[in-house]
Amino acid sequence: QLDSTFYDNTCPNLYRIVDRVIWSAMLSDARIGASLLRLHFLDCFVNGCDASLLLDDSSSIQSEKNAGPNVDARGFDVVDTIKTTLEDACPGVVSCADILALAAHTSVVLAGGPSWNVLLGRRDSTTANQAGANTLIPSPFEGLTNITAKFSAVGLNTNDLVALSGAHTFGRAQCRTFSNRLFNFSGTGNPDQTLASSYLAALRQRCPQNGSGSTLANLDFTSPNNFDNNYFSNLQNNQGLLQSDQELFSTTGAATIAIVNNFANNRAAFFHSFAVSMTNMGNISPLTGSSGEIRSDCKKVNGS
Ligand code: HEM
Ligand SMILES: [Ca+2]
Repeated sequence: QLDSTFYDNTCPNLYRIVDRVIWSAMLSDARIGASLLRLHFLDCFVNGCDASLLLDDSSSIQSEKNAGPNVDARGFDVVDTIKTTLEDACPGVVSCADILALAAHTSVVLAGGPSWNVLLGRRDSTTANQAGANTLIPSPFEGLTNITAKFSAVGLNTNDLVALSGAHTFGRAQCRTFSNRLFNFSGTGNPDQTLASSYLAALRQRCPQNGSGSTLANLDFTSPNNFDNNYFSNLQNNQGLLQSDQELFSTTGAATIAIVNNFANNRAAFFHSFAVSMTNMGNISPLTGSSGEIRSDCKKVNGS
């Protein structure tokens, strides 16, 4: 029951405002679009797309921001800037959950990716689910079977999994999220066999043993800031960064392989599927009608 025209009368400048804030943040931070897209994903997988992710710790809230998968998420300051600008233009109208959906869309478009009709009308939660964030969000170290199950738990299928993983066409990951592949993979004493040797050498240089786990690497080394389909040709070349990326192509017999090949060969097919799957993800159990509230500060429940 979400609707792309939801704010047409109540906040006609919505898109202009969101676009302007993100565009201006990009001038000093090429990574910000990727970070904002990731926030929408981290939100939607826990209690649906309800901005539960954005609530800070308080006497009644155990923040999802402090859950393992979320501790290094970034872009919250830009979400706050969008919110305060919108509160000036159309007070009390636009939900924080919809801001995350809109920011994800604008970020993809500004990086050269597809556009789609963003469905709107979500409302904001009054609770957070830190334990849920620790268990429901896929980890880069778990196998394809587990990750597929976590997508399925929120109503997303294998096509959605491969298409949405294509978000790793831009942005960065810290060494600690993939260094398990570089030296002693799963106790073998050898690196992950599905890592191309030249790429392995480059990653070992960037993330040496005993180096800092927080050093950043590009998720797509061929075009780190562009939203394109190189992510999928990287997988074909054994140049996926995360274990969970490479498994989409390297798991024997997996249904994901044919989808990776299709997206690698056909950018339009990837863009179309990505748009469809973003809509699917954005539809995960939204609060609508009189459920939840429109927060006036994305970090706090109203009246607290
Ligand atoms: C399939 C399961 C997924 C796993 C295991 C996964 C895991 C990760 C990890 C470990 C990072 C690096 C985090 C860090 O080092 O701080 C990352 C970054 C990122 N993820 Fe995912 N992710 C998944 C799905 C998704 C989805 C569905 C989206 C969005 C549609 C997404 C968008 C991003 C983006 C854009 C970044 C870069 C963020 C930045 O540069 O700030 N990921 N992901
Ligand atoms: Ca949520």
